[in-house]
Amino acid sequence: MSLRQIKLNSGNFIPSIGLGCYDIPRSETSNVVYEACKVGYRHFDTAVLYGNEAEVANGIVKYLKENPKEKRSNFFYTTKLWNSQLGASKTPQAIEEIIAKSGDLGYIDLLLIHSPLTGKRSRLESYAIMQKYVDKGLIKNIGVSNYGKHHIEELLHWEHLKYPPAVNQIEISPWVMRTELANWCLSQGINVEAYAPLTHGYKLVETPDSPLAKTCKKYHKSYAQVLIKWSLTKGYIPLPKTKTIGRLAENLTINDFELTSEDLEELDQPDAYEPTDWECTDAP
Ligand SMILES: NC(=O)C1=CN([C@@H]2O[C@H](COP(=O)(O)OP(=O)(O)OC[C@H]3O[C@@H](n4cnc5c(N)ncnc54)[C@H](OP(=O)(O)O)[C@@H]3O)[C@@H](O)[C@H]2O)C=CC1
Ligand SMILES: O=C1Nc2ccccc2C1=O
Repeated sequence: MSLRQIKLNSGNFIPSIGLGCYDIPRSETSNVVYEACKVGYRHFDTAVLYGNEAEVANGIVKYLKENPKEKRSNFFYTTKLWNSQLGASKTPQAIEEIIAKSGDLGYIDLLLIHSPLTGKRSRLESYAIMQKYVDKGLIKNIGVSNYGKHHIEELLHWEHLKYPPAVNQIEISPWVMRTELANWCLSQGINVEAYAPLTHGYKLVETPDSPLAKTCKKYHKSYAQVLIKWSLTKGYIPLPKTKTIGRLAENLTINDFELTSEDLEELDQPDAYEPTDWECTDAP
């Protein structure tokens, strides 16, 4: 299974689906990531918060070592600075630790500010330092997560902006569509990564008469496959998580059907607002 590549505003490419690595137990992470590489995953999403960065990197490195014809440049490793690491006094050491944990990967493909919650000053101080690491070649792309339009505008209007955010990673599924924010990001050339595209599992339970169930039946696809396809069809980069090796391939098997505009109309829940965890796009 090969994944489409999406061009970022940095000129670099990102595989269209990433494996979400939140909540994969640390002891299982290297193996899940290694098995994911075997079935075609080339993009991995972790964070300082998840406590498994080194294990994610190790899984990729193990696969690369066993497959010398595969290039490091075809793999995409994302991690995120946690709130407590923002600000001029904390971010340099935090980034050094992040780079150390990436081990033999040698560089970070994408570093995000995990949330805007810490306020304007520390957001911009950290972004300035992230830009310096892009100049050093140790981070290839930088971006943000859980940012609302006003947070991104703050960056776009900032006099020291050198590298606009390549992505905004936000929660998106049919039950938390954020159409206006997502379309605005795309209109600014900022790609949208959809986190919790499988609703953290909450909507994966059997609901025989639901629009999701009907669409799955129509295409002989699973709930997870239709939700991942929904996200891709909207133009987003979904980050489905599974720690179950038997589900990895299923979640990439989405190239053998297309959702029509009628299907999307059925699946869309524009009036729903059901985030699975935190909400910070509206933070000051
Ligand atoms: N920037 C941010 O603030 C946030 C970022 N994220 C990112 O997004 C990723 C995905 O979000 P997350 O909350 O983990 O949840 P997801 O929406 O990806 O859902 C994961 C759940 O779906 C289950 N699942 C996966 N595939 C299948 C399948 N084929 N059939 C049945 N069940 C399945 C998983 O079970 P199992 O694992 O047991 O197989 C797990 O319970 C995170 O891992 C993280 O990388 C998420 C939240 C916030
Ligand atoms: O994946 C994540 N799950 C979360 C739950 C709460 C706060 C942040 C996150 C993540 O980044």
